[in-house]
Amino acid sequence: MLRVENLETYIEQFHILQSVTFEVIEGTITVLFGRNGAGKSTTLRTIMGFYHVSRGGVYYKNEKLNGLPTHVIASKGIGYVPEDQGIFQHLTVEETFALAKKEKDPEGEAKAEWMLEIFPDLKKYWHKKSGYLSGGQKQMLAIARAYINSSGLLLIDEPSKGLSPLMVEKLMESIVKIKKKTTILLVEQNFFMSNHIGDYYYMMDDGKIVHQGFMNDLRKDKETVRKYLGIS
Ligand SMILES: Nc1ncnc2c1ncn2[C@@H]1O[C@H](COP(=O)(O)OP(=O)(O)OP(=O)(O)O)[C@@H](O)[C@H]1O
Repeated sequence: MLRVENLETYIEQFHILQSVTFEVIEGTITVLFGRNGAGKSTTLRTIMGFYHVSRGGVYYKNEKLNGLPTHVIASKGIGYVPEDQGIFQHLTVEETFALAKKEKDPEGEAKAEWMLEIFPDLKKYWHKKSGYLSGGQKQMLAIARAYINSSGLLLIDEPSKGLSPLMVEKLMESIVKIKKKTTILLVEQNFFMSNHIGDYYYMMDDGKIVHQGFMNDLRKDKETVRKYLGIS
């Protein structure tokens, strides 16, 4: 569904992504692991067109995305949840949902309803301004907004960041439910909290993909986890 081929990205004079290649198969959750500064967020931001691609390509359903502006890339059906969630603090949950619904999407209402089933907290705080939600609730809102606005692929950048283990567990369970209706590329450095939800993984280190395979195999490969994520 999504193919990234030999991607090279510079930020100013710094060569950040170095020949990054991976794919995300339809109907799966693929997790991009790596420690701080490995290049995970830069990869998602490059896919979304925030950074210029110096070499290589990004293909979604076999259509080349690089070179297109971000709003056109998003309009292809790709939902993006940035690391800082990017929600509008002064809008209520209801207003955020309304903004996410595309006028011409006949499924918009059904998608919104489904998100409220998955994240009942959002229904509870329907009239609350997003800025007053807890960290976990903000993350739920960011995921719901991206899902409503998309139609096939969700890119989620480190949803576990700054949340309690209990909240992360709840979020990961929700992400598994969402997988029934969309393909997911998840960026994480928290192996313990995310390894049980992925089908495939790619490991990034210093701007390169250094390891890849089935998540089931990584769970048994303590040496790789220790080497690249610093835990055993
Ligand atoms: N705007 C920027 N200007 C200069 N360097 C940047 C910029 N954004 C990222 N970098 C550098 O690019 C590298 C990759 O950063 P990136 O944010 O993609 O890593 P990451 O794997 O997502 O890590 P984290 O989990 O800490 O966000 C880092 O060395 C970082 O310092």
